[in-house]
Amino acid sequence: MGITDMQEAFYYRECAAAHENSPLGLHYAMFLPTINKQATPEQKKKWLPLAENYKMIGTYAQTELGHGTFIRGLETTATYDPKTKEFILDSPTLTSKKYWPGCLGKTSNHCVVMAQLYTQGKSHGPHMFMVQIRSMEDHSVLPGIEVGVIGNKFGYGTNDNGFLSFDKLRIPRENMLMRYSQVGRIPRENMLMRYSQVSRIPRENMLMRYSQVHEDGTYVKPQNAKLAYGSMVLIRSSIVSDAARGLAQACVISIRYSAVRRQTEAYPGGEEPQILDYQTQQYRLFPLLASAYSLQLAGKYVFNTYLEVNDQIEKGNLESMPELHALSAGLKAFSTYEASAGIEVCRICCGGHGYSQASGLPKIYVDVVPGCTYEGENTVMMLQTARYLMKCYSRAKQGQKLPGFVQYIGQNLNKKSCMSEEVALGCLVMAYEHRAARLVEAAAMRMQSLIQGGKKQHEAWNGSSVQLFWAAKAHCHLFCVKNFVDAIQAKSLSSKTVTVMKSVCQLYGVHGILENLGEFMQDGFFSGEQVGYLQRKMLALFENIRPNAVALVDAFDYPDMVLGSCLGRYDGQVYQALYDYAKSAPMNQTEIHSTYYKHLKPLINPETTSDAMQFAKL
Ligand SMILES: CCCCCCCCCCCCCCCCCCCC(=O)SCCNC(=O)CCNC(=O)[C@H](O)C(C)(C)COP(=O)(O)OP(=O)(O)OC[C@H]1O[C@@H](n2cnc3c(N)ncnc32)[C@H](O)[C@@H]1OP(=O)(O)O
Ligand SMILES: Cc1cc2nc3c(=O)[nH]c(=O)nc-3n(C[C@H](O)[C@H](O)[C@H](O)COP(=O)(O)OP(=O)(O)OC[C@H]3O[C@@H](n4cnc5c(N)ncnc54)[C@H](O)[C@@H]3O)c2cc1C
Repeated sequence: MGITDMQEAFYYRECAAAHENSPLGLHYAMFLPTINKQATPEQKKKWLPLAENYKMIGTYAQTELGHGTFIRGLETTATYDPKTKEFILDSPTLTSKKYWPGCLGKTSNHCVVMAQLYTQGKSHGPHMFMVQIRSMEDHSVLPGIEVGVIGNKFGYGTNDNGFLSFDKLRIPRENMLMRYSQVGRIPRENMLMRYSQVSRIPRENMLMRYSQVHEDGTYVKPQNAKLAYGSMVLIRSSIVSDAARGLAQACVISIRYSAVRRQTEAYPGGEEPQILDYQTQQYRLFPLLASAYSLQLAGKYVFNTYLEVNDQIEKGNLESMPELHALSAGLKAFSTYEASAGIEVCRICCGGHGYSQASGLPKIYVDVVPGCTYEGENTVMMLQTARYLMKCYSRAKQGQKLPGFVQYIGQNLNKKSCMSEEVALGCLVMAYEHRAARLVEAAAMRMQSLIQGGKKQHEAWNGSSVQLFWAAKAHCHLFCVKNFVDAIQAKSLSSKTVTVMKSVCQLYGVHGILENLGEFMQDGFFSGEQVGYLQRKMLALFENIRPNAVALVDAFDYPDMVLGSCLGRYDGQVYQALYDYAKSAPMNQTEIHSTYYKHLKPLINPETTSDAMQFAKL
């Protein structure tokens, strides 16, 4: 392809084969970035040219049969042998077998493996190792390795997710990805090269980060053990845009189809209206359209934040790691929850044709919904964000200034909404800030009361985790609303575009409140009258958005070949496309299907069935 930017390359492949989930998907999305971010300059010099030219095709093998979420619980071991300067990789138990990694079963010949590092009899936690699993000559599986596919899944049919286990496989010491932590002496040239690469960090950082070791396998600790989790943070930061893309495409299909489909006479003898004119169809689809715009903006923000923070990390400044982790984990969960649920609503809004593969919607759904699980199961990710919010809350209570986006935490909650008939964007943001601040405080109070009642920290955590989840979800929702409002207010859009986009932004905020009303009204922040303002505003916004609904989905500019949908075609020729799709079905290539003779004919015309068939009946 010759495209150097990996996100652009990803979107090019998505155009070339939309939602096909390439068998090289993990090679691009995780294997290459892991070498880029976790390998030393020496290792990058050796592996990157090979991997970039497909002389190494790899995946990211971390999850095991028994563990996916709890990385520190992974059982695969990598034990350093100082005599031979090798690591011995082993899968000591059934549950330690790697299980799920994409492109592992039949495609990859290498993988980066997350294993518990042991050296000098001590465990140092999960680290990454480069492992060749198949011959570069004939793709045969190498000795000491068992690998295969895990079988049919809910979707992802074109991805050979696999299993992998090791039987005391020896790999060279140089195969541990040692950018952030090492075992065995660091060659002098690496130090210099790394120094030149991070020439501006103070000397003490170099010592702290790259302190010398002996060749007896003494372990060098990284500046932060979570640096090894960097590839996951990268993908989480990318998944938000991916979820937004899936929801946007589903909106294009369902809203275009709703503008073509006519059903049920509006009044006796009247013509059948476009189903997009039904208020209930607007109630289901227009907030999803607004959500698609909101998540696209959020995806841009979080990926740009990832790039900025990663730059800092590579210069040795890890200060923003916690905030990036909290933002990427929470938004990954929030966006995939919202997009998965939304795509399913889009499918249902298309009636029977929505259930056909011809609609393109089932394929989008099974491509987006695993995002609720992979790269960090969503509930666990939300709780990681909640963990960060609890820390922010206690800092706020100590009078400390909070960074950027969490400044709302610890605010005075003794106030009422400013909401009026106009439903100003500022009042919407204030409502979401109040809700999130209140839920963060409620979760913190819950934990505090459990601890004061004698519970241990981990018991209080578990006993508060539903409220912690609510707080994290409200935090992410606030982020998306505020980010959308900031984009509208900052953008120098033409007056017409601003008017239309302001309505879309307003709908996103209003609908979110009405769908979570309990959380906004529990402390009397909103009066009943103000809720009435919001309900009337939502219905008015449907009317306001309706004339521009098709233009708003056309603006996503997805070509028909990417949508892969008879319902969402730009030319609106839905019925001809559906009929052509049906005619092209493989089963229609013969008038009578071969199974007639074996299964139906003996039932329908037993007397004329051939002797062989009679015999078959015996
Ligand atoms: C630039 C080029 C871009 C190219 C991209 C191309 C586009 C791609 C588009 C995307 C499309 C989709 C592609 C899909 C392909 C992916 C397929 C799926 C792959 C996988 O699923 S890989 C396996 C994923 N597995 C996971 O995510 C496991 C989840 N579990 C964890 O992350 C950890 O176990 C967990 C839950 C964080 C707990 O870790 P633990 O070590 O137990 O830590 P604690 O909870 O005890 O917390 C301690 C402390 O650490 C902080 N912490 C935790 N994680 C991080 C982190 N990642 N970064 C920073 N800090 C972290 C935590 O906050 C705690 O801090 P405290 O201060 O509170 O103590
Ligand atoms: C399509 C697909 C592709 C994948 N590709 C890869 C890949 O390329 N490489 C790879 O290494 N892995 C891959 N995975 C595996 C994926 O990363 C894991 O499935 C994911 O991390 C979840 O872990 P788990 O399956 O162990 O779920 P579990 O953690 O067992 O989750 C099960 C339930 O337990 C709950 N739970 C778990 N821990 C906690 C907790 N601390 N607090 C509260 N609730 C909790 C969860 O919320 C969830 O409801 C893939 C998975 C899928 C579906």
